[in-house]
Amino acid sequence: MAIAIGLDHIVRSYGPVRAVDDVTLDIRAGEFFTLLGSSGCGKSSLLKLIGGFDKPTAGRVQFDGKDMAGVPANRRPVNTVFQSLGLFPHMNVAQNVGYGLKLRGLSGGSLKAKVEDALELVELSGFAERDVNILSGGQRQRVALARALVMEPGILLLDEPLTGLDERLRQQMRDEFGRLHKRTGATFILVTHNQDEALSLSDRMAVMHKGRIEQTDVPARFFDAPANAFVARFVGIDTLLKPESVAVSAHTAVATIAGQRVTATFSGTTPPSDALVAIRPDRMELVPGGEDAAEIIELKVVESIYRGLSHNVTLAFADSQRVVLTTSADATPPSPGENVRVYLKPGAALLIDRFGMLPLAGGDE
Ligand SMILES: Nc1ncnc2c1ncn2[C@@H]1O[C@H](COP(=O)(O)OP(=O)(O)OP(=O)(O)O)[C@@H](O)[C@H]1O
Repeated sequence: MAIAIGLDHIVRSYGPVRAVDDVTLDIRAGEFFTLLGSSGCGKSSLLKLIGGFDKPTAGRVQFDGKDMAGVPANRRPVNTVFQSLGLFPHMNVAQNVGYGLKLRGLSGGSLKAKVEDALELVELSGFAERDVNILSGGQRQRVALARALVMEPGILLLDEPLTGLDERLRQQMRDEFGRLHKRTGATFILVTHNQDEALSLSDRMAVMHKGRIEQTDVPARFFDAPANAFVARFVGIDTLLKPESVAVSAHTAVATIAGQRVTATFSGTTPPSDALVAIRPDRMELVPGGEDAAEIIELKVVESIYRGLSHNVTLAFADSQRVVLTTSADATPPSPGENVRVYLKPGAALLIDRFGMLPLAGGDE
């Protein structure tokens, strides 16, 4: 697949703050790519550099192999939907959507037809004459999206476009983005702090932390092989255990945690030197006594919390390190103080670098 955008050692400093810190990344033509990270990690700063709303302190942004230094935002083949939508309050829906095309010199029937097509795409046909001030939050988001799509950009930049919407609308709009991406064939670049959004929409995604990209991959790889503890926690693998010792052979390691042996996989040729054992919550299950002892560990129940469709059961090793697993809401959860047996399915335990678990000075850990 052709490279739509190449980022080459990009730095953006604001005084002493390195908002973007040496980012190198290729975004492929036609893919849905997400920059995922918590507040302040630098994802919006990076998006602004791609859109041409800001200049890098160092490094190069390339579109289709061409250097974009000196090319202003309005001359780049991108359109952006910002968190603050910036709709014109004195214009109706059609005027808002058609504004950019009008600037390009379109008018009359051809302008009207394009605006109608864009409104149909976001399921707002019949809303052309409405006042934008009386629309719902979701409808306003759709107008902003139609305004960007009508320009038929090869690249669409979406900066937290679902922030501020209620849960139902978020889901509706999220699905809409997925459909629009397929229908338009454009390159979509989404900035979000919401991992569900990122996982459900992205062909590939990058997890950012303090201006740097910690991992770029297809969504499933973040669970099969998270780059480090920070990334694992960010995608929802909360069980990160400190082993007493690790014995390595080929691509498998046997970690000992509070005297119990856990077989863990690791990516790369050698395991990280300062490693933690991450345990995937979806690959653990409670088993009755008497089952085959391989890959079964014994833990003590700390608490069970009812979650509607499931119970979250917190279990502890003898050294107090904790594991959380989920059981069906239909089953009676084990009681606090009880000893239980947990089967670790293949690939449940991963040996990963402990980066992100250290208390970093001034960090957001
Ligand atoms: N114009 C600016 N002047 C000074 N510092 C800035 C400026 N813009 C961003 N920063 C700083 O750069 C860092 C990254 O900010 P950025 O807005 O890119 O983060 P973000 O991940 O998009 O966060 P959020 O999700 O909260 O928008 C932050 O520490 C922020 O305070």
